[in-house]
Amino acid sequence: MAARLVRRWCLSPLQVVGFPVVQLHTSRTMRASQKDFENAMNQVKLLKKDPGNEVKLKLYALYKQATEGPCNMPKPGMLDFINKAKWDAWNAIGSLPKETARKNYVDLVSSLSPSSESSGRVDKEPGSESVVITSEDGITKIMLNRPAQKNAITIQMYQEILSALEATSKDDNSVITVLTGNGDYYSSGNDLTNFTNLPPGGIEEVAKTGSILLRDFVDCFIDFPKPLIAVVNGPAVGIAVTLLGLFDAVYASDRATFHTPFTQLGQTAEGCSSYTFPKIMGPAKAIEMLIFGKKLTAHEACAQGLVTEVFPDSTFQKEVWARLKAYAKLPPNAMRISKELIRHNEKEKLHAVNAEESTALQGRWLSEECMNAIINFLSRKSKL
Ligand SMILES: CCCCCCCCCC/C=C/CC(=O)SCCNC(=O)CCNC(=O)[C@H](O)C(C)(C)COP(=O)(O)OP(=O)(O)OC[C@H]1O[C@@H](n2cnc3c(N)ncnc32)[C@H](O)[C@@H]1OP(=O)(O)O
Repeated sequence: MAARLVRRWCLSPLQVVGFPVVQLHTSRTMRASQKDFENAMNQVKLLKKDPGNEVKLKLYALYKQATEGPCNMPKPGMLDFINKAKWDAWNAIGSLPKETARKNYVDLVSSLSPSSESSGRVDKEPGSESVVITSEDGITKIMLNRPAQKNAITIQMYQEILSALEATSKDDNSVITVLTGNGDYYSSGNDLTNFTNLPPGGIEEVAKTGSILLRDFVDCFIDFPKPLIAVVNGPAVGIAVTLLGLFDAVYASDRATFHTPFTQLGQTAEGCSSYTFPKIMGPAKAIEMLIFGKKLTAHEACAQGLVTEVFPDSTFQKEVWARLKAYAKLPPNAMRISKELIRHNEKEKLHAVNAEESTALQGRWLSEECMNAIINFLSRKSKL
């Protein structure tokens, strides 16, 4: 099921906001600027790096203006949030002449297309994977590797992490497993553009498949049989925070923060946090985080029991990895059996909580509150 979901979700990043897929005209009577325009449309399809939704909306708007003139479509309804964002972008251009729009489109594309970008090669460069999995000294390290996007988790990354956990749970050479982030963030949580790739079944289908993926993903953490450690190298948001309640140890840099702004996003708790957080820190503190979105410092999170230990950022990597190397030399079977003893009474409950939270979120994702929050983020009207 999981693999099927991913195949369904794995679309080019350029499709995120319904990137205009255009037919090239070949008329010999075209003027030079029309040719430049067509070349630019071609270059867009060859971009290796996702330019981001803001730029894609600008490109969409300029393309429409250049080809059709000022926005002439009825305004889409509030719930049709992708088309509304596109309509807003096009409408905002007003009465810009077609020629100017065409030139602006060409200029914008050329600013995105250094010569290496437009070569048409699509091979992945080493280290360019969004999730990097390495194994050394009995430690399997799963590193989120989208530093420019603050390690926001895409659909494909959920699947890759899930597959890595399944594989390492069966690998006799792997004693402990670590989740960490590359760059200044641990993770900014769910990639909000996950919501923007609407399949033919529309937002209802997105919400349904998203809910199944979330449930499968969190189930994998609940069932993970060996010591699972989070090395929280920087700020953590959303699902990157809630999952910590399912880890066996959480080591944090003193630069890390812990933030679950679910209500602000029109969403609700996931990762079993509606159960684990009140248990870990008591209902009063859990409610401040999960309902009111209070952000904790690393030291506060440690005082609440969510973090095992905080280290100065300057020595964080050195100290933590030295400790983990020592832990990975401990007898693996004793650790596995102890984990089973500590965790097994809770598993059934956690699976039930996960199912409930995933169903609740399915409904939330269809709500106006949630859609507005995502539109605001994608159109850069809001940030956390
Ligand atoms: C219905 C479909 C469901 C899909 C399947 C999902 C299955 C599981 C769902 C589990 C649900 C989880 C809930 C959550 O995790 S809620 C938390 C969501 N995260 C956020 O709301 C964070 C949003 N980001 C921000 O507020 C800020 O970016 C920041 C993290 C505070 C950092 O701010 P800063 O000023 O330092 O940096 P920038 O904003 O300039 O960010 C740099 C670039 O990174 C992009 N970015 C960052 N975070 C995200 C994100 N979560 N999603 C998408 N993109 C993100 C940001 O846009 C910048 O990109 P740009 O350079 O192209 O502009």
